[in-house]
Formats: sequence, C-alpha cells, structure tokens
Amino acid sequence: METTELDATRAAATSAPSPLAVDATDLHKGFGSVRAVDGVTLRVEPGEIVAFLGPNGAGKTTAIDMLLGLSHPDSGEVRVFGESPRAAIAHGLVSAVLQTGGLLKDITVKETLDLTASLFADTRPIAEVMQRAGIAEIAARRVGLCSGGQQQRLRFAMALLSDPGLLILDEPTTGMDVEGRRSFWSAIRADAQRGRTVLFATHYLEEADEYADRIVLMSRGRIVADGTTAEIKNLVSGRVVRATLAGADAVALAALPGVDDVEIKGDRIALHTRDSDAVARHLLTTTTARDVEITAQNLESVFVALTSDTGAGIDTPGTRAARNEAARNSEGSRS
Ligand SMILES: Nc1ncnc2c1ncn2[C@@H]1O[C@H](COP(=O)(O)OP(=O)(O)OP(=O)(O)O)[C@@H](O)[C@H]1O
Repeated sequence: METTELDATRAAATSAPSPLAVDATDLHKGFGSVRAVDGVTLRVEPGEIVAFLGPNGAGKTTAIDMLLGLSHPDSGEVRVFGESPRAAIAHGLVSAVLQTGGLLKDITVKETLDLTASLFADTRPIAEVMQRAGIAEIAARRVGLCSGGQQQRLRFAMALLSDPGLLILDEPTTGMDVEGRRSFWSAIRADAQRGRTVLFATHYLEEADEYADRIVLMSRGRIVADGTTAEIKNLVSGRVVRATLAGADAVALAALPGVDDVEIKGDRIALHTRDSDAVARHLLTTTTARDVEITAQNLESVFVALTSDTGAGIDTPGTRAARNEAARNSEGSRS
C-alpha cells in the first residue's frame, strides 16, 4: 500500500509523547477593549473532525489564526502535533482553507497548483490533489472564471499539497449556493475518511451536524459547550417551558423526567426539556404554576442560555472535562 506523509504524521503522532493534533491551553487574545478569545482550552485528537460553531464575532477566526500561527495569543499556549504552529506549518503538518484571498485570477487551476507546489520541497502529485478536491475536470480553466465553490475547492487542493495531518477551514462555504456547499463538503468528507484531522469554523448547525464528529460551541470568546454532534443537537432540539411559580424547588424541577436544565429568576422558571408536554402537564396539574409558555429551542436561544450568567447549567461531557481540568490546574498552581 502507498505510504503518504499523512501516514507518517499519524505514526509519529501515535508514538510521540504529545500526540494531540491541537493542544491549546487557556488562550487569550484581545483587540483594545474587545476580548476576542477569552480563555479557550481545546484538545483535538488525530483523526477527529471538529466544528467550531458560533455566531458572528464569537472569536472563531481569532482562535483559528492563533492555531495557524498567524497571530500570537496574549497569553496561553498552542501546540500542533507537539510543535509551535509556525513550525507545524513549515513542516507541512497543517494547512488552511480560508474564506478569501490568495488566488491569482489570470492563471489556470493547474497553474495555480504548480505555482503553490513550487514553494514546497516535496508535495503530493498535482493530479492526485486535483482528483481529491474534485477539480480535475477544470484543470485548464482560468481561476477568474471559476465559481465561488470551485475556487474554494482549488484552495482545498492547495491545502492538500503538503498532505497535512491537520486541515483547518475557516467558514469555507460562506457565500456558496446549496449545490456548491454540498460538492465542497463531499470532497472534504471523502478526504477526511483517510484519517486527516479536520477543524472547521461555521455559523451553520446543519453543516456542523452533517460533517463533524464533535461540535465546539463558541460564544463571546469562550467555549460554551463541547460535545458530540448528538449531544449538541440535543441541547438545540429541546424546548423551554416557562412559567410563573412562587417558591419553586429547583431540585424537584430538575428531577422531572426529560428536564435537562432549570433556571429560576424570582418567580419565573424556565425548564429546558425534551418532553415539554409532560412538563407543562405536571406544572399545571400538580403545582400553582401559571402563565405557562412553551418555546422551541434554536441555536440562537442556546447561545443566549449558555452565555448568560444564569445559563451555566447546560452541560456536556466536553465542557465538564474542560472545567475539571481547569480546576485541577488551578489547584496545581496554588499548591
Ligand atoms: N483585528 C481586529 N481588530 C479589532 N477587533 C477585532 C479584530 N479581529 C477580530 N476582532 C473582534 O474580535 C471579536 C471576534 O472576532 P472573530 O472574527 O474572531 O469572530 P468570528 O467568530 O470569527 O466571527 P465571524 O463568524 O463573523 O467571522 C469580534 O468582536 C471582532 O470584532
């Protein structure tokens, strides 16, 4: 069987003491008074496909720039396959597909790849990367005549030249139509099945759900949830039952079947639940609750709940693990 640099990366990653594709600890980055990234700790295992999901201004690009060595954290540390980001890029271990820029409009798709390949000491064959990125048929087309989706697949092919162990994509399908999006992702997914680690930023829950194994939710510079796509979707797919209930017992409400989270502000309660009918029935028949209201969760409401001061109750194994580790670290630094 053919051996690639990717295989070698993986072999090195499994035998080396720091096998993580991404090992970022307590990253902070501010611009003036804006805390763009505010204490992000992220570990990505080789072979994982991770979506960074968050609204505009969440800090995704700022975090990615630090992973790529394009900017330096104000504090915190990043390792990529055990190396600094710049060393990892120089060694061809990490490549990126960014949203815009970097393409010359007057040369062809193949000429673009020839030019990019000339910058590296060693690359995968150009015909092979064009095939993998799904652009072999448009090799002779001028870049300026390619659609937005085709240009993104060209950027993807450029990123594959060094056969990187880690591919980072920052909102790679922004502005593409549905078909462009679908064919772009099918090329990425087919390639990822070979074991490449992929980290991508997106605004779209559907995109994260369809193409990632794990979703890291970012909001206001922080990771507010980290879990499997099923866990994150579960947060988003439930409903919230709100009611007015004096003297509510948080523990009893949390014990109701299907209730994932309880918020109490004065006499107003909000129960996040997968069985809103049962919860509403319980409130109306066995308590003095009134003004009962049921609303569907959506990504926006989950972001709000997770980032509000009172919404710390929604949790996933990933956020728990990160919190436990932070607590251990701070205990360690005190002792
Ligand atoms: N160079 C900069 N100078 C000043 N502020 C910046 C700079 N880069 C980012 N910011 C601010 O940092 C915050 C995080 O921005 P960032 O681009 O990382 O978010 P994002 O999650 O990638 O958003 P989007 O999805 O809109 O690209 C925002 O408030 C943004 O305005």
